[in-house]
Amino acid sequence: MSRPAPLGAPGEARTVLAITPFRRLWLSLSLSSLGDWLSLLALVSLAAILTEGEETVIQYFAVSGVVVLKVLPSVLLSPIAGVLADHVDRRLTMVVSDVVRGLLYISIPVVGRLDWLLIANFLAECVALFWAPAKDATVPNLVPRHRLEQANQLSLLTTYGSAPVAAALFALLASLSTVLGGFFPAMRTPEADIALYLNGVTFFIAAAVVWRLPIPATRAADDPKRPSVFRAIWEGLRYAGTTRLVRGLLLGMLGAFGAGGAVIGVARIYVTHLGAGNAGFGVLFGAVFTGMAVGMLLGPRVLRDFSRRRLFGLSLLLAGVALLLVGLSSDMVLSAVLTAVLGVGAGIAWVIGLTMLGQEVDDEIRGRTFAFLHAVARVVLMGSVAAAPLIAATMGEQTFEAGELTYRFHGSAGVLLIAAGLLILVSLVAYWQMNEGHEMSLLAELKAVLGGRSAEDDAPERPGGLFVVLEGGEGSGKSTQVREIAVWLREEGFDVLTTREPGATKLGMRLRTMLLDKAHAGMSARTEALLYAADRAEHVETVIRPALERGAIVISDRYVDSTLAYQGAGRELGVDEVARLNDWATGRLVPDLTILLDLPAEEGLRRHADRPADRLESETLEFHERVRRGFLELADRHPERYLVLDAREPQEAVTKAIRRHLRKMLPDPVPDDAEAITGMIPIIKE
Ligand SMILES: Nc1ncnc2c1ncn2[C@@H]1O[C@H](COP(=O)(O)OP(=O)(O)OP(=O)(O)O)[C@@H](O)[C@H]1O
Ligand SMILES: Cc1cn([C@H]2C[C@H](O)[C@@H](COP(=O)(O)O)O2)c(=O)[nH]c1=O
Repeated sequence: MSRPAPLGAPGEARTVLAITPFRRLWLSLSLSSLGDWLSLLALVSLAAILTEGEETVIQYFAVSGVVVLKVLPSVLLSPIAGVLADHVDRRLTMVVSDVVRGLLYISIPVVGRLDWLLIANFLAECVALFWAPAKDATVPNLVPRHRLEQANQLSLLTTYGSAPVAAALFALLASLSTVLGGFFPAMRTPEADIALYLNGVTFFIAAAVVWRLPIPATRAADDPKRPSVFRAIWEGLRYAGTTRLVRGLLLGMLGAFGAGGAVIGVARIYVTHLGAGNAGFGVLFGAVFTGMAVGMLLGPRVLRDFSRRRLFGLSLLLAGVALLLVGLSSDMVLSAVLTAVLGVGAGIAWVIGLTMLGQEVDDEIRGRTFAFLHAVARVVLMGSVAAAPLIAATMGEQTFEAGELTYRFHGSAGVLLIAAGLLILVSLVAYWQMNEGHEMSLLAELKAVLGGRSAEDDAPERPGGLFVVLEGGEGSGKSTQVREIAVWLREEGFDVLTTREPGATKLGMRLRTMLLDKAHAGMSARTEALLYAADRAEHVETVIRPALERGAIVISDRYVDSTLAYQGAGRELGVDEVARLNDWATGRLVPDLTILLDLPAEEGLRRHADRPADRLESETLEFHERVRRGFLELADRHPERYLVLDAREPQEAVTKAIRRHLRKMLPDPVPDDAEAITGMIPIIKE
């Protein structure tokens, strides 16, 4: 197979869209999103028409009311929807949801009454709650783990990118109905009606597309011992609350929603205060979505070697600071630019947050976790959309004078400042939650990422094969898992080569003896790094590359990341320097998948207590702990190729987790689309 494209590599969107099932899901998502935005605009327009002639504040509350009504169903139903996503056939859930939503939206102009408009809108949102977690939980089933971030980027791009398209379409419909109405009075149909019909049709098309998707059956549904619905919800909530990483992610994403809601609630009043009307409102609307699209596409690409955990908190901070400046600005152009920057920060955080959740949360409870996010996000959004105009109205307008200077402060700007303060606070807490114990300082990492080229840049394309590496500290179970996985893959009919470092070649055997012999206790750290690199150069040249070239699956017990952890972090030679040496030694051959078996150093050393320790094993516990942290940091920097497993789990459970993950990278089972997948991973089956 071709080596996984580094994030942001040219053509990456094409690559993930080459996976036919994902491409179809993406198409259906795009249509549904376009329909959602169209319906929002249509309903907001109707609300404005119905309150025409009333006071401005009442008009704004009517518009906020539509948004509140749209998010209200999630308060009660979202967690249940998530459990269904995990227990009921996801394809069926999505198809039924799309058809019902289509019918509901079409019924609004057919019935033509305000009360039905409100009821149908509410019911459509209830149904949408079942669709969203089913879709989110399906994406990781359709694309390999290392393509998940790209897939999420594309999904988010259409979710938010369809907003300006819907706005343009709505404006076009409005002009068309005015022109046609001039000639044929019977065609003076309000544009909102046409938009709602169109919306219904987009949902029907989306249902037809999803119906043909080869989505794997939901395993939990087959499990006779599956927990009750309420227990499952409780587990989802508990998981969200107890894992540091997930807690940080959810907190950050919800903080962004809260701030976003406040902005929606006061934006229209705010632009009036700046002297701009509907046009200014449109500019801010466009700026935030354009910024988000840029952030989602370019953020992870520009900083592709930067720790995702750090990037998440920092991009939220950027959004918070930009919002703070918007609140202080009294110039429309400056506000639009700052709003775009705000969008960039929010876009980066959102794509990283969704991707990390998809990677960190187990398939069985992924639906519940996403549903939890959707539920709380909607509640937070609803709360802040509703509260923001109230707070703004309470603050009123104040004028501050200092000598010649006059500063006019408006309640809407005050709300933006409060929202910015909260967002900055949330970003700092999320950063702290997700980044405890980093080996490398933030400044050093920024310098390395912005200043130098990454180890994976410009790597020559490697034809065929799949390169899998098992990494971890002493006694973590690497050799055991290499054996187990090789047996399974051979039984499946694959051409498999198992190998290890150091010592897989004739020359390497001698180097291994030199390296591990306790007689060489005083060996210099640089000599040690060079000897491991020499063993690796021989290994790659004579064993790994030839096997990959013939299309085999190569499973290696240790590779480059061992030297980065042992010599780079353990011996403190510096990860980047050791990486440069190994780039040269290997010709930049990077594994497709690195499985890190993570284990407390003490426990790993205890597992080997019955055999004499070699030179490296005899190192201090602090050394082995540095090695462990070094591995974890590497996994954090390269989430696209890492699978981190808890090696304290029973051996069979670890094997099962590896098999489950590898299964997704292999061609079977996607019968209809095998050619699309094998186009990416042409592993030769004998
Ligand atoms: N998940 C597990 N739980 C408990 N013991 C395990 C587990 N996996 C492997 N072991 C045992 O731990 C010991 C070390 O396993 P193994 O040799 O596979 O580790 P390793 O990572 O290759 O070690 P090293 O790199 O130090 O040679 C063996 O006795 C093995 O049976
Ligand atoms: C590849 C590699 C290995 N090491 C260390 C890690 C272990 O202590 C030994 C290898 O022995 P094992 O059979 O895997 O236990 O060498 C290292 O320090 N640097 C490396 O690059």
